[in-house]
Amino acid sequence: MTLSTETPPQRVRLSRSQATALITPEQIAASPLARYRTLVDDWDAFAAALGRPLPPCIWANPTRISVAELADLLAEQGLDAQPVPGLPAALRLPEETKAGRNWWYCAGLAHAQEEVSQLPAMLMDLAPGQRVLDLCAAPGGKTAQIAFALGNRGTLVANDIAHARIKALQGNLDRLGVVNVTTTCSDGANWPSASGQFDRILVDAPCSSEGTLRRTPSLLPRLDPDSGLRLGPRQRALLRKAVQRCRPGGRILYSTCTFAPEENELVVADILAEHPGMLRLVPAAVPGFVAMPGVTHWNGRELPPELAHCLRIWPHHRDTGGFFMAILEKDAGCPAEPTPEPAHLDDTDSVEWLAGLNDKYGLSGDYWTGYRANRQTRRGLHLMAADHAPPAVPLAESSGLFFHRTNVRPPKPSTGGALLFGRDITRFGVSLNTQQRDRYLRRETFDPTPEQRAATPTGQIILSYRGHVLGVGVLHRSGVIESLFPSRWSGCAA
Ligand SMILES: C[S@@+](CC[C@H](N)C(=O)[O-])C[C@H]1O[C@@H](n2cnc3c(N)ncnc32)[C@H](O)[C@@H]1O
Repeated sequence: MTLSTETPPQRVRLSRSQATALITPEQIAASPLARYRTLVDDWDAFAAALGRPLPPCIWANPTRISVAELADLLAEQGLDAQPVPGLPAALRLPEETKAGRNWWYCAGLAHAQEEVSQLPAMLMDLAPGQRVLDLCAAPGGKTAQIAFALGNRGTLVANDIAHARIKALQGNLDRLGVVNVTTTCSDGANWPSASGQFDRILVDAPCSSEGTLRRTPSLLPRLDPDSGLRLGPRQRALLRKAVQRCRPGGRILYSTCTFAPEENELVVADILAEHPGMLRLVPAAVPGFVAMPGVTHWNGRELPPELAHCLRIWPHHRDTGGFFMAILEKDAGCPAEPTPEPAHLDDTDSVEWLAGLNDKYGLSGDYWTGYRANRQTRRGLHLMAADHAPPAVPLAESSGLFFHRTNVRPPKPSTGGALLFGRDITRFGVSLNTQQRDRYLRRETFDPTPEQRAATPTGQIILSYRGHVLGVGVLHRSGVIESLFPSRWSGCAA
């Protein structure tokens, strides 16, 4: 793709109310985005698309429900969910839908993620058995997709520099039942070599986020034509580290949600130039998705023609956000490092606790085959895939899913734990009706029906709705059911 130099950047001034309202083509034309006029094939369509709200999109959790079943369930609820060409697990929802406020979201049947954000995991050529690093992972939509592409087995390390964002990431992984992820909190640019090499690395880099304007119109007045100067060094440092930690023959996916060539092709071109003969750009394409090649000339700088192998998604082509991706492959002849010894995990008392859960909830004796339980905190046990091997460095925030709280009487499965094994219990399970479901998710106390009361012993119970587990509660001797649904998840009430 050949481009000429751009028009001089300008700052647009909008009041707060103007900024949160829908963006007009005139505002786009007066913003720093005007410098992309020479890149965009249809400027009017581009500017008009940025003024429309982004259609919400979800993907079905493959460990809990098929896309067709999820679409049927949404249809019964009056939601017209449409398949998305090119994204087999995705459903596009009607405009005003707040996915996270629905019971099926709390039950971990789906995850909300922009269509374009679902592409990196698809392009990473993932397969079970690979050791994978997600260097800038929070809040974890792509981490969860990668985890499932690996079969919820093996080792995926999800890192982010922001501790609070890792908490959000962990919440998403727990809700979805992901057991093959270790989270770490460190500067990805200084990621330690002692962690070993990885078959696949995702660098979903911090960027100026211009491509998310449809979701966050208030960004417009803050767009900065010099974002590349500010963010470029960090983006290069992260990508450089990924090259160092990639296994020979392995792949790195670099992605951003910005249009700025300074944060996209220019970063990739510099990293290619720094590693002569070591990296090749793999042509990127998504069947069923309209995308444009990477730019090869920008602002007077000519880039190697192979930069066209990158992929640019413009919002007006498929009514999406904007996105950029580049796939880098490391030469198979580069020196390989042995995989380091994994971290030591304490599983001394896990067998007794798992047996206790089997007894209480009537799970089969071999139920936990394929899992490994261990103690990472005094609060209780984590559960991970049996072959999950977290690196010893950097220090993990958490490995697997916190699933059983053992420092309370009686011990209590976490909501994430209940969501994981609750569908297989044969005792202490209660199936709720619609009113009870909503009261449970609002953390209210409610009465069981006479049939539920007669069929269930008092004590801790696992509650479900239409065969899908919602979480843990207590049936008290007084006859009421107390909700133990976590307060931080309670926005899910239908
Ligand atoms: C585009 S977001 C990642 C989105 C995420 N991959 C997802 O799909 O949910 C970029 C992330 O990079 C993180 N970040 C910024 N600088 C970083 C650094 N030096 N090392 C690691 N993470 C960093 C930010 O905290 C932010 O969460």
